Amino acid sequence: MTTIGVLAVQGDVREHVRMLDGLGVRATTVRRTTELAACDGLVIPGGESTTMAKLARTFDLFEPIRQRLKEGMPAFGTCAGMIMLADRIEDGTADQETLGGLDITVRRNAFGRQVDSFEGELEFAGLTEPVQAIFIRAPWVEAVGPEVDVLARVEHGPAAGRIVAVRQGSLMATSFHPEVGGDSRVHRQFVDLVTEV
Ligand SMILES: NC(=O)CC[C@H](N)C(=O)O
Repeated sequence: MTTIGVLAVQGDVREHVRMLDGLGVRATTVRRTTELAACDGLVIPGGESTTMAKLARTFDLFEPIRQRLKEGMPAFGTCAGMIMLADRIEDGTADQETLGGLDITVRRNAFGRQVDSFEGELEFAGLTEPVQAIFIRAPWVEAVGPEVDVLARVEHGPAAGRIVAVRQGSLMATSFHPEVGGDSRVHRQFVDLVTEV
């Protein structure tokens, strides 16, 4: 059975596990390298990316995850998880490390620090009906490399046109939180990606 791990050092781990459980895969939390080794794919949840990066180091997971990503393990990052998978950050703290893998530049807290959270409908590549996207102190994608597919953009308001979901090979990331609420279609895309590999 396909096993998908959720990096469980910080952030909204339970929501992802619940979502994946409903999609016919085995969902496990990942805090140790042995747990990582058992995974066919990895979700990096929302939370706080500087804390998550530091804790991933503390748990000795940082380099092992990087290694697995280099070897082609599929991964899906939401919000802080998107930041973790980005090759470049703007507005990061000076020493903020990322796992990298996605040829994108993200801007943290891009919608303004005072804009805590908001939601809106978005067209999402591969889905016929729009998704209800929940943004919580979210990043956006400032720039993408040539290998990156844009899956969704903000549709209305001052941030209209900003990229908020991407895919590059076996890596996916969203600025918003598809794990919150009952719509599992974005997770389904990731599960399909993991089972295709
Ligand atoms: N909801 C989230 O994951 C917020 C991300 C957070 N603002 C960060 O920079 O890491």
